[in-house]
Amino acid sequence: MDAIESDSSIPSASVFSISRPSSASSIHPVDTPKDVPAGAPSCSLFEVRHTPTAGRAVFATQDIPAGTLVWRSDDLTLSVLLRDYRREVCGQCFDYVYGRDLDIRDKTVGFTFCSKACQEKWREEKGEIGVQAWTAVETLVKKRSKEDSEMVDADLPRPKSKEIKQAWESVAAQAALIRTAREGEQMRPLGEDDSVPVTKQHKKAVAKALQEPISPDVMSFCVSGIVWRHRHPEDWEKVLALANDKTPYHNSDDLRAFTRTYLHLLAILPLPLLPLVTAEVMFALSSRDSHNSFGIRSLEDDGSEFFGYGCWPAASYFNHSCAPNVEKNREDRAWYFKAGRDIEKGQELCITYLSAAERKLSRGNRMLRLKKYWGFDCACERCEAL
Ligand SMILES: C[S@@+](CC[C@H](N)C(=O)[O-])C[C@H]1O[C@@H](n2cnc3c(N)ncnc32)[C@H](O)[C@@H]1O
Repeated sequence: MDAIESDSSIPSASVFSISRPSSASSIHPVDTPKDVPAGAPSCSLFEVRHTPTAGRAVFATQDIPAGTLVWRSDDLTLSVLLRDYRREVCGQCFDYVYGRDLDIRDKTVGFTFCSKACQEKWREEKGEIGVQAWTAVETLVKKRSKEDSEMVDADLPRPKSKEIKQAWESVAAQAALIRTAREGEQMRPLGEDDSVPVTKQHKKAVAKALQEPISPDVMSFCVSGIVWRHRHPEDWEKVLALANDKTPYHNSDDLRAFTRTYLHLLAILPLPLLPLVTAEVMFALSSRDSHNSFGIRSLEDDGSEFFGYGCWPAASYFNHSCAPNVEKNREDRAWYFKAGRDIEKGQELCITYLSAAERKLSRGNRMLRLKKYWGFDCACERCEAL
């Protein structure tokens, strides 16, 4: 089987909005990391430091007046637009006009765009291999009805590391057969062909994988990450540097959706991407996405429509508080972080990981959500004050 990271855990697409500020003014002693992590935000207004209980966090290095723009993140890595919103939300800038279908439909790749410019930009960013990859996915998804429900029951238990490891090991032999079958497609000069001969067994492994139920949104998550990594190999360490969730799958069905998707992608993606289609890469994407992705929501109605999610590494260093001192707002593909009130030198800069609706919940319910989806006990000033 493909080896899994030694700390082993695999992926789960986060379908929950980000935001969860920690205590707005930290009373904890903090240490400035000796090495600033790759991809961490850097600015004269703040610095990233370690905290005793909340990992790394962002602290003001000077007084910051209310309204100051403290950070802008346009470092989007992978992103997922749920299939249900693909006709209404621009694949490039995430523009959305109250549910109206957008004009430019690119059927080969399964995205719509608000303008020709966005369509061109999208294709340019994905590159030729990326466009081929999305075309292959769209062809497979269209051929099949959506057999898998992607709505996961959040009350089922999250698979632990052992179950995750076993699940990935259980598909390793089939993955190896599919890889060999695909590598057999490669043309090599006579005399230099040392590839393993492709037999019926290899072909059967491909056919069997393609008969398995598909999970289109899980597939989008994986393809988005793999294509991004292919295009930006030098930025991979920015993703690896993010907080790591070792048990990122919502439940056993979610885990199985990822292992099946792994086999699907081995069977259909363009050959140059196959070296990146590994259990390690698939797991790394999920384990970093899980506690770091931001929800991509409508800009009106308090963000009531949830279109998908994406990972902006630099933005992921801000901790959560239920009484945040930094407001985050999305414009197209970038997040803007603005001081919501005057912030004193030394205070922690916090955003909220809760959606507008979740912010209105009682302390107990907010804490439950943060624990369940973000894995921590909130001790922010709003929660502590009660
Ligand atoms: C988006 S990351 C924030 C950066 C993270 N602290 C790091 O070291 O990379 C979210 C994770 O940070 C931690 N975190 C964020 N806010 C927190 C808080 N108020 N209290 C405790 N942990 C918090 C949790 O582990 C959470 O899953």
